[in-house]
Amino acid sequence: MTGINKAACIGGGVIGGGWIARFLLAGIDVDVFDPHPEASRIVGEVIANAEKAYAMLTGAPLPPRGRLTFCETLEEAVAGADWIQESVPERLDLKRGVLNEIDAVARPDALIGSSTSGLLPTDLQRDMKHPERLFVAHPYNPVYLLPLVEIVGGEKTSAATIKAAMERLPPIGMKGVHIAKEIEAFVGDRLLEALWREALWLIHDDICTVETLDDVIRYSFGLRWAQMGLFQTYRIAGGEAGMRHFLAQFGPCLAWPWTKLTDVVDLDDALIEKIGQQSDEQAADLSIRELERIRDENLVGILQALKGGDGGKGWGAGKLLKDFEQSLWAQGGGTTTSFDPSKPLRLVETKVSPAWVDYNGHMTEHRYLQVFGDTSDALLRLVGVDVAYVEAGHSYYTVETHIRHLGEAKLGQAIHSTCRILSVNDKRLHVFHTLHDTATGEAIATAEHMLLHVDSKAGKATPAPAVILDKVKAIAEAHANLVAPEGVGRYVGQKR
Ligand SMILES: NC(=O)C1=CN([C@@H]2O[C@H](COP(=O)(O)OP(=O)(O)OC[C@H]3O[C@@H](n4cnc5c(N)ncnc54)[C@H](O)[C@@H]3O)[C@@H](O)[C@H]2O)C=CC1
Ligand SMILES: C[N+](C)(C)CC(=O)CC(=O)[O-]
Repeated sequence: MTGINKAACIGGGVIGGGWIARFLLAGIDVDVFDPHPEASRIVGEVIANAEKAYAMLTGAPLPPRGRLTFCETLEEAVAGADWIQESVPERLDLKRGVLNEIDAVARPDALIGSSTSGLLPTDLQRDMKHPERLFVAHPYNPVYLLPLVEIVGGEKTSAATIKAAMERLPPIGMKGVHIAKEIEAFVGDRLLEALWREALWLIHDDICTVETLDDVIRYSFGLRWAQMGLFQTYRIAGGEAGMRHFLAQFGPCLAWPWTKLTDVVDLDDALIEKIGQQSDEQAADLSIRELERIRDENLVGILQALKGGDGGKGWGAGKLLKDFEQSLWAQGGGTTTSFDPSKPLRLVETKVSPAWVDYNGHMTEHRYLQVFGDTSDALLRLVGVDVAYVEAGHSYYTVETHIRHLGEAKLGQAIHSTCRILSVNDKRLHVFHTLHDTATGEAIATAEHMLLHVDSKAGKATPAPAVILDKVKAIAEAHANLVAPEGVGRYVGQKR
């Protein structure tokens, strides 16, 4: 499904570990070579972070996790791999050596990506026997959550390699951007370096502390950048006349200039100590692992917000997430699972995401409806109401809902839902869902819904076809033998 059956990761540090997690969670087997004595622990911690983040990021059915193997040699790891990702330290001689080794043992049609942050692919591929399959695939940390990969070819990289690399990224939830000309540091790190240089001067010259500088970014343009980048943001800042007016008004300022960008700050011991101390104060007692957790939760929240952007169509990285989820549903969601008729159907497994928690410190009201809605969707897919069925013009719409809140769901808590079909006829489908704490099995909430089968083009109820109805009825008949769920038919204000 992803076009990658087996990936090899050479180097399993911060970035290699992120690639490994990205591949594994997309269902791809990964063979790793990293001589570091603690490589498997380090990679294991990155995978654990990634799994926590994905559990909060999406309710879509992820494929079964790929198989992870640590290999004794590079040759063993690379054997049979379709995509080989090099993520060793940023030194040209080291990378060249490793890439030449990969080149000697890789399958002839394998794609070889380098995670380099700034080295030229032409320099990396210089001594390779098959340089046409080498390209830069520059990701962003954490690779398992940030979707961008800059794809850069060298003088000897073939167009077919670039095309194949670009095509393999969306199925693993990533977005490739092809950088037209190779240049040191590509696009992203050029921009980051400009900001970084200026930031170091501001600290050096005591204009502000590292904390103030970070606040300036995260309370203002950092929020804008995540959703519209630079040019589209400035287009809006030009008012109704847009970009041309913006350039006319602020273009001349570039000559003043407001920057020390072309000077390189001397990172002497005093400056390193000053930044180190201010950074320690800023972090207070938070460890790197705690900061990673906070970062991941925030990124999940931002991605989810963007998924609802542009009136629910999704925007930027959120649109990418939405499309990725659609493909996951199409692959995994439509499969008919066998079910035990003596029990309610167990349909949605998830964890309480940071974006779901309110000021009371627990899952907020409308997220209950979201999970119950996902439960109805999972039931519908089980009986054949899948993406193709809906696109062909029919669906079920929910027309009535009653939710009861019986307990609390806290941040990160594992929860799952079960479904009972109470009754069904050719148009109506009456269901009762329960949300459980997965650790204890206790009910946290229940929801009773009435759904109608509709002709979505005509916008009115219509009988469901036998191909759907027969499946629903089979489940309903099995569920009729169960004891009626507690709370069925309740209404607000009813005496208990
Ligand atoms: N850290 C970051 O924010 C980013 C780094 N990158 C790039 O990713 C690459 C890796 O950087 P990091 O993961 O940060 O470094 P790192 O130091 O965390 O990891 C490098 C890993 O490579 C392993 N290694 C060293 N020699 C090796 C060899 N001969 N064969 C196999 N493994 C070997 C090391 O044991 C280590 O685990 C660099 O090219 C860097 O520029 C790209 C994007 C972001
Ligand atoms: C610092 N860095 C140059 C290694 C950063 C990157 O390459 C990308 C990122 O994740 O910021």
